[in-house]
Amino acid sequence: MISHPRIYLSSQSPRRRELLKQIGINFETLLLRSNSSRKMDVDETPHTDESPEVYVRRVCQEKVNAGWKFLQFRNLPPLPVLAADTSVILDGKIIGKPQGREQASATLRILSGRQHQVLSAVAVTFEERTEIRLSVSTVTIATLSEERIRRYILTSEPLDKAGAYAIQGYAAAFIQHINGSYSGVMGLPLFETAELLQIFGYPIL
Ligand SMILES: Cc1cn([C@H]2C[C@H](O)[C@@H](COP(=O)(O)OP(=O)(O)OP(=O)(O)O)O2)c(=O)[nH]c1=O
Repeated sequence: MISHPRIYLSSQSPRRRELLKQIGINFETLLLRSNSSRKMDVDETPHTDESPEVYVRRVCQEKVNAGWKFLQFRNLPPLPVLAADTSVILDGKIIGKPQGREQASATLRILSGRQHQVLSAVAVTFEERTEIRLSVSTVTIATLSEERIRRYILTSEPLDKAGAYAIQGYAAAFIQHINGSYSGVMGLPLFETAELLQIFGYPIL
């Protein structure tokens, strides 16, 4: 049995925790949005004319930087910090997380019967070095009737999710096709994550 070194996961997302566990990573979660550290949180508003790719990389970079600063702020032992960001892109535009049920329904109507992209960036930082990777997936959503959208909204699953759906949840029933990374669509591309951790000397299966 290898004794695994630890890393920090700078994320609130339960999906990211689940995915890191899946590949056997020993980590501790940094909760930057806890009441005591809210000021270290990252503003996820896109800049004017920022392309989706530049946006996702920038936000991911900011999340990992905030995690690293948090370590110093709390005097925690320095270990690599990992962060990620996921965005849903339709016709070159970022579709954010829905603000309530109305917006979630509207998003699902736009995605219905079409292909869109999911961009997931992952970054690791340690001391002076940061490495970042981007995973791009194309997802096809089946044509959704109003009734199906209504029933899906009632599950509340779409509410805190980029693009108003979760591939790992009920939405799996209407995702017709995916070309890319399932874990990337879910929020943390595991191939790229393993690649980065290896670069930082973490033993990967
Ligand atoms: C498309 C899609 C998104 N999502 C989720 C993953 C992400 O958590 C979220 C995208 O928002 P993010 O801003 O990437 O992440 P987050 O705010 O949840 O967590 P943190 O910044 O603290 O790491 O949408 C799914 O769970 N399944 C999906 O199929």
